Amino acid sequence: MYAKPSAIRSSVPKGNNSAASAIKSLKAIHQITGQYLVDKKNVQAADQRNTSGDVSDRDMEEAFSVLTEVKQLLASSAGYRMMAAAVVVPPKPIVEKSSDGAARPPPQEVIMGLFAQMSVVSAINLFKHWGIFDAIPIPIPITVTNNNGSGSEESELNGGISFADLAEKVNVEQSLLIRISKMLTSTAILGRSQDGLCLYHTPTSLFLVSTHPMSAMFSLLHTNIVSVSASLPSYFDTYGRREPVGVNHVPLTVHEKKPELKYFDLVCQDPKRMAEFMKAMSITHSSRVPTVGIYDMTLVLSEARAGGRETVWVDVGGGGGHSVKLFLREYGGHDGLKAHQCVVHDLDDVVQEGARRAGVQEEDDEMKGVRFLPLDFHCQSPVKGALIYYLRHIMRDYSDPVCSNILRNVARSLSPEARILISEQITPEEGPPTTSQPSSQQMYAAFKDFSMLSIGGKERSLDQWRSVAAEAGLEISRVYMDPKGTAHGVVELKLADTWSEEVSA
Ligand SMILES: C[S@@+](CC[C@H](N)C(=O)[O-])C[C@H]1O[C@@H](n2cnc3c(N)ncnc32)[C@H](O)[C@@H]1O
Repeated sequence: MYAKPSAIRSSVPKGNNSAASAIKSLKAIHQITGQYLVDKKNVQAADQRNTSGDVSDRDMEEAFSVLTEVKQLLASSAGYRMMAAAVVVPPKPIVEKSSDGAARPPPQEVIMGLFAQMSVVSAINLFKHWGIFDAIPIPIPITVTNNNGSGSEESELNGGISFADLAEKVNVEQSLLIRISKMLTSTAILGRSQDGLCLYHTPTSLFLVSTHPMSAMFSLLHTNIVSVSASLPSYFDTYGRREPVGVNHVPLTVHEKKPELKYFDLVCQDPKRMAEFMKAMSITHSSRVPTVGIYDMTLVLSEARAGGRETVWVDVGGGGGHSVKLFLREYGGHDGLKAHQCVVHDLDDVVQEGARRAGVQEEDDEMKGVRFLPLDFHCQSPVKGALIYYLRHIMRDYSDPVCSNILRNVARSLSPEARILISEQITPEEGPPTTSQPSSQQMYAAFKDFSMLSIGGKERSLDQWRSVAAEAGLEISRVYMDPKGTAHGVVELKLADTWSEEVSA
């Protein structure tokens, strides 16, 4: 049974600062109107009125009058916009049974669906370009204390903006804005009010606001995958139907008409692009792609405690020092790894920026003492004498011969007890092809590999790791998989018995 609208009317708050209570009233009214519609349908279908929970026409009239009252109240406190948010229900695909009895959409749906997904990506890209995600007000969490003082409740004002205001704010024709927004409201990436007049953020779209690192990651992937995709056929027509092997003349640099440049040189040339790249990288340290908690740090910690080595941990291509920071946080402290025992190597511009940020932004001093040193790993070797040479998300940017060359350069700094750690995806060997449901895990692994193709890189299976290591005079000593079951792992390498400076030359 639902509360009577008259009872709800008496609980509608009168003050401007009671938006959350008013929202509660509005929710209750929505339940009544929802039930009313169900009842009406039942009546039309089988004349089954007067079942329990029915809402009478009079109740309904009163509900609408309360609704108007609450809406007026909320409009005056800007809270109305929250409750006007629509609940978007994504369309259900038409489903057929395949020969093995499993449910799957018909082929034409599968193919059309791919373009529908692609159109979502295009719409997001355009909205990012127009600054739409930044222009939609962000929901503000508010805490409401109960009247009886028994506690408090978190509620949210959904922000939101009318299409008319938004069109003016971002200088886009309103009808065009509405058309494109449908790609995102129909997929629940943005929310739309029931009256269709307003646009709202959802938890997903908040990740696309320009200050969020995911927004930078979106742009990076859009450039590297979507922009390049149209020129892939001509790339392979020109360069041959084989994997790119060099550091330059990769699909992205060819697409951008700077084939002689390496991908990272292209990024470094443009400070805005560089900043966005660094921001995007900060999000690659996540539960899906963990950094700490995989490698057994026992030996590292005992070396750090013993204090005999000037350098224990070297992060090769360590960017702004994100990984070192995480390791110091997890394994640092009095008895653990010290900042001054760590080195971050990267390109000159990057380490300068990393060092500046470590100096300027680390209020808790956790990175103070970390040495940021320039290195070009294609032609130089890192500092000598460390126990660990850590390469996270480096190898995947390059072809097999380039990887082996980088590893060989690192190996030249290795003592027999030292180890190289490659922290990357260890692509699971593909299982038997499925005739029914596609495997999302295999699809994700394939997507990551495909996305690296544009810059001439690739993801690797354990066999492929073994082979690039062997080419560099190294061998796998241990493999650590993420205990949480992701495809991310750490491949530990040591000098092979056969390794010698001559072999590595
Ligand atoms: C994909 S990012 C990985 C960054 C970091 N290891 C992480 O996991 O977040 C690749 C890094 O390699 C660096 N890099 C690219 N070319 C390099 C080179 N020739 N020598 C040293 N570092 C390089 C880039 O600047 C960037 O920081």
